Amino acid sequence: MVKVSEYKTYLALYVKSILYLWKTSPFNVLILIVTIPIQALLPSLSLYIANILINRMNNLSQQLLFLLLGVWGVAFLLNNIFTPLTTMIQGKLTDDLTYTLNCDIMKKSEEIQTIDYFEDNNFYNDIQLLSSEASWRPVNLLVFGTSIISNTILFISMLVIFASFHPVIALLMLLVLVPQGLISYSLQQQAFEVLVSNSEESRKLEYYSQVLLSSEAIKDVRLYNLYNFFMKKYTQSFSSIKRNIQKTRLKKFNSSVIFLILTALLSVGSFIYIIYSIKVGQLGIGAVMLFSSSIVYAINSMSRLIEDSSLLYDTLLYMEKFFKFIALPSDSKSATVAVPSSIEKIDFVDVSFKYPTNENYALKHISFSVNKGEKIAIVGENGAGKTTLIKLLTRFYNIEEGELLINNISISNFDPEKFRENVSAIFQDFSKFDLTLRENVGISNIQEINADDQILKALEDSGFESSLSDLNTILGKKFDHSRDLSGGQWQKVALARAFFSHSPILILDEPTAALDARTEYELFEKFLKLTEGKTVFFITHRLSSVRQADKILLLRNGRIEGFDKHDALMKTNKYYEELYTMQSSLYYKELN
Ligand SMILES: Nc1ncnc2c1ncn2[C@@H]1O[C@H](COP(=O)(O)OP(=O)(O)OP(=O)(O)O)[C@@H](O)[C@H]1O
Repeated sequence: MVKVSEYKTYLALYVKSILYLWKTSPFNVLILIVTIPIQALLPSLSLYIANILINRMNNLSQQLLFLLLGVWGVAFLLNNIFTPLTTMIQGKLTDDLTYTLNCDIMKKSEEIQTIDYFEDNNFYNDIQLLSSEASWRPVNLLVFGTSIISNTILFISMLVIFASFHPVIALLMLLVLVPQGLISYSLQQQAFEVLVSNSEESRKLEYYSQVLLSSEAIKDVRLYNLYNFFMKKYTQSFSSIKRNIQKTRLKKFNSSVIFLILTALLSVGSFIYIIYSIKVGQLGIGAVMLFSSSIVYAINSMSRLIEDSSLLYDTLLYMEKFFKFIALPSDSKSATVAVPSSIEKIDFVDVSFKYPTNENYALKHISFSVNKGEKIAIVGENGAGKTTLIKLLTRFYNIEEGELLINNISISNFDPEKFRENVSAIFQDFSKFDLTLRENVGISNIQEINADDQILKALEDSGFESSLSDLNTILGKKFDHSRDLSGGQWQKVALARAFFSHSPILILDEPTAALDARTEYELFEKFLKLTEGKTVFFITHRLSSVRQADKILLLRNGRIEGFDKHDALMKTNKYYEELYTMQSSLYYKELN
């Protein structure tokens, strides 16, 4: 059962949501605030007038008759006008609200500069839920939110009419509503919890259907004949979700039946009382019409109120997640120091790091220094911590143990966004945007995205060779007339991004893996020449390429195993020598 404190919480959430709505579009909200109560009171006004007309038809003065008919006509007209008017205003408000809500979600995700939140399972579930439902939740907030207000007013006005027959009738109606409302709320809460606890299952469901329908996995699905395999998984997930939801649906149905029987008994009892009162002359004949109409209004508004408030419950839980997300602290606020205009020195001082989702340390006691303009190769076996090191340098994670100093100032003092203006990184899984060739290169220096000459030069430097010479061509497979590239061509586009960037620190995290050894060697040679004066970090598994670096940072199981020039490491570092010798026979084969 839902506790009183929870009702308070949701009432507070409702008010907070209405205020958010007000902020979105005050004028439209104002129109609703005025029209909704008036519209909700119109039925009782019409019924009241009809009651007088029936009871006093023969002894009403001409003047009063016309006045009553006039008021009834105006009420009728207003009711007809208000319905399309509120629908239109709700539509406008929904558009504005959807836009503001989506913008706020995107803005907040931009403000969270580190990416560790995105690797937290709960956070990921929440943000998936928020963004996937942001297009239709606002409609519910409005439709159910306004419906609750108008049905509450309508129901209260009907209670007043009942009370005019006998206060006990009004009281009994209330006694039917309140327990039913409470039961309905708590069932809807269970249904929502089923949905949320299913969200992992729902994501699996979506994933299985995506695998079968998207182009990424199609080759493997065909090759290994995986249709039935994924279909089975899909059906299992679907059945598990359906079972859970069905249970709560059944409970809800059962409680609705009890509610309807109670209401029917109450209505018949009240009607008997009214007929008796008319017979003994206590009530006029109009009471039959007044009661029979108002009972229909009351039942309708009562069930709408219950139904819509329980549906609003879902939306309020959504809004709760939304407000929590919006309230997350933004990293940029912690920035206190301006980023230096020239980055002269980068120092890792006894840095240890583990991912929030992994209890093992990915990096342990890392200490090394790099001066401006140095070219540093980072090498090591799979899982040694190379990419993690780069993720710390790009401030995707906050460093809790040890320090990363930039010109002797801790990196945590800088606004991550401002600091990243100094860094251009091409990761192994660099983004292949379904944008034009120009944009795919130009995004690394967005201010000069239209400098076609420089973009063409960057493409030439990266060795991009293709029949594709038009920078306006959209890459990928998503859009009409777009063209997809080979793996190697995509890597060269990514490299062109690095060439085009003006950042003083460049990072290449194995973007050359799809290139053959000779091309990679030549490319690095060219890259190092063209980036003179810039500080460069490059990760590669091909040790032949690293001979060109000023220094090699050798990592093993998250620790530094060596940091020196190639020749020195060959002489003094057994592990490096082993790795190099093991690979060199393969390189010579590939290079010659
Ligand atoms: N997002 C993550 N969450 C949890 N653990 C991670 C994450 N990324 C990497 N790790 C773990 O951290 C360790 C170092 O990974 P990292 O990606 O830095 O290695 P790497 O040297 O770049 O490997 P590779 O050569 O395969 O790219 C690994 O044990 C890996 O499992």
